[in-house]
Amino acid sequence: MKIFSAAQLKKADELTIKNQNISSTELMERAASLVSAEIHKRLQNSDIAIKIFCGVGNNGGDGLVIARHLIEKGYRVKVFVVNYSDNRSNDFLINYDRLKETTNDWPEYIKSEHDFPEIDQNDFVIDAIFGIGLNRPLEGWIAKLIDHINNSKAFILAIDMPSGLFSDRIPKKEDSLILANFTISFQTPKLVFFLPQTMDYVGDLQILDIGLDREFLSSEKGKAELISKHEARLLYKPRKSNSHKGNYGHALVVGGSYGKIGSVLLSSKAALRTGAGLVSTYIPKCGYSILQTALPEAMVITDKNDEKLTNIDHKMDPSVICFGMGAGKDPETIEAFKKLLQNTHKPMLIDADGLNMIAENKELLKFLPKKSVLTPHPKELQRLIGDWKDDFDKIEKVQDFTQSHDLVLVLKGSHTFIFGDGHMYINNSGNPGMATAGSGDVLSGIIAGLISQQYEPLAAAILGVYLHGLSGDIVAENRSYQALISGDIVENMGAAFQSLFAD
Ligand SMILES: NC(=O)C1=CN([C@@H]2O[C@H](COP(=O)(O)OP(=O)(O)OC[C@H]3O[C@@H](n4cnc5c(N)ncnc54)[C@H](OP(=O)(O)O)[C@@H]3O)[C@@H](O)[C@H]2O)[C@@H](O)CC1
Ligand SMILES: [K+]
Repeated sequence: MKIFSAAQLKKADELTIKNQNISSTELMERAASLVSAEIHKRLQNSDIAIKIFCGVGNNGGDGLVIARHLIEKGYRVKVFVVNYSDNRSNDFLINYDRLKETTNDWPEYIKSEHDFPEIDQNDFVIDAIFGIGLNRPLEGWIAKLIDHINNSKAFILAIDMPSGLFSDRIPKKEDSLILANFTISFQTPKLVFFLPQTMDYVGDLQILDIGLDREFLSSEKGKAELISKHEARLLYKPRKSNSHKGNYGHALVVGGSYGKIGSVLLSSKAALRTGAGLVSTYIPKCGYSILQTALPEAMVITDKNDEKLTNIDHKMDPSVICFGMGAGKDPETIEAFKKLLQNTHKPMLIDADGLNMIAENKELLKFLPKKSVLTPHPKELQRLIGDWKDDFDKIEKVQDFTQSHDLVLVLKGSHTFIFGDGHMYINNSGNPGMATAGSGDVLSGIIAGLISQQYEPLAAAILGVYLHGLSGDIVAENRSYQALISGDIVENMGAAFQSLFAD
């Protein structure tokens, strides 16, 4: 699903009105009716007190329509108009009159702190104050009202966006914004719903298809693409019945040091479970018995050194090399890595200590084969590209970095971001249980396993990240977040592939 900016959504809005020959009031009615239907589905005529805070723009207009529908269904609704301006939108005014016709009553106006209503923690609050039209931080009594709503501890449903959250920049620490439990957003999610600095304000997220112009939605380039099952499925390449292991490539997994052989084991196993035809593992001698015993399906080559990598002399023609897990940063290992880079021309996957070696020896960057996949977590990224001001600045810096070196970059996080070919993809699978030792090693093996099967590195990164999260979700369902360990993600790759095609 594409992610659009506020300006693009406004354009989609205008085109929809023109091409579907409807009024903006009808579009608002359509969008807000879908929201009230969702609320009704969940509340099931409950007697809960619903308090709807409406701004005086179109987000407020949505709130008034939702109020009218819920009142018609018999809910106990109280509407408050947050009168931040005398400049009310046309559709706000139309729906203000319609609400009055339904209730024969005027909503309460909030014009200062004296008008703040009491909010009980058992109330159900709907935030329809500001949406994508917010263009400056909230001030004065409006900011205080937001704090008042948050402090009530009531359940908060935000319409389109939590009020106070900008669609295109990070709020300052002192800014007031709604901390929603649930956000129902129109047509496409907004980028800030997935950024580490702002995602917590959104709560659970539901996107409603309000039927905006199809032609625009499919032809317009998004700011990013959200990867869910539908998008991941499109990347999957089925296997031919008439094939042999040679068709699925040979992944060479290089890494490990004394006490860290487990990382290479996890990556190698993940590459096999993802479908690589052959996997060879290149490790220090101390890992030989461990690997051969724990993973008889892999071939093992050892360095002449017992405890670290000193010379990666593999004498093979692997389809992909996956480097760095548990490798340490010994000067001899760095030298060996440099030689490996100079002798490799196919895209590689670089993780963990491989990334740290590059961060500390930037001259290595020029030897990286084009389209290689780097898989940093935020700390590793910071070592690679330096500091950033905020999440938007980070995205810009990563785009510059990946484009200037022609790389694919997987930035791991609650929502993993994938950058490549000038585009940005946001993964929508996975869960907090996956923040556990070895989870990244498994991801490296999965992506390498896909590249070995001739997936383009960018497609391998996107699909790999999605499958990794999906497998983690399957584990968490059966085992809880706490008990999930990385080996479980590998073991459930089969279930993840099956689930990719199950609805
Ligand atoms: N696009 C679509 O497809 C559809 C959109 N729909 C809905 O419309 C919503 C967007 O509505 P909107 O454009 O009227 O903006 P909204 O967020 O209500 O803000 C209103 C005004 O507030 C002002 N303002 C800004 N910052 C401020 C501040 N700090 N303090 C005080 N005032 C401030 C600013 O006006 P200004 O003061 O700058 O003149 C701004 O114009 C969208 O989120 C969705 O809910 C659906 O109905 C149907 C389909
Ligand atoms: K809102």
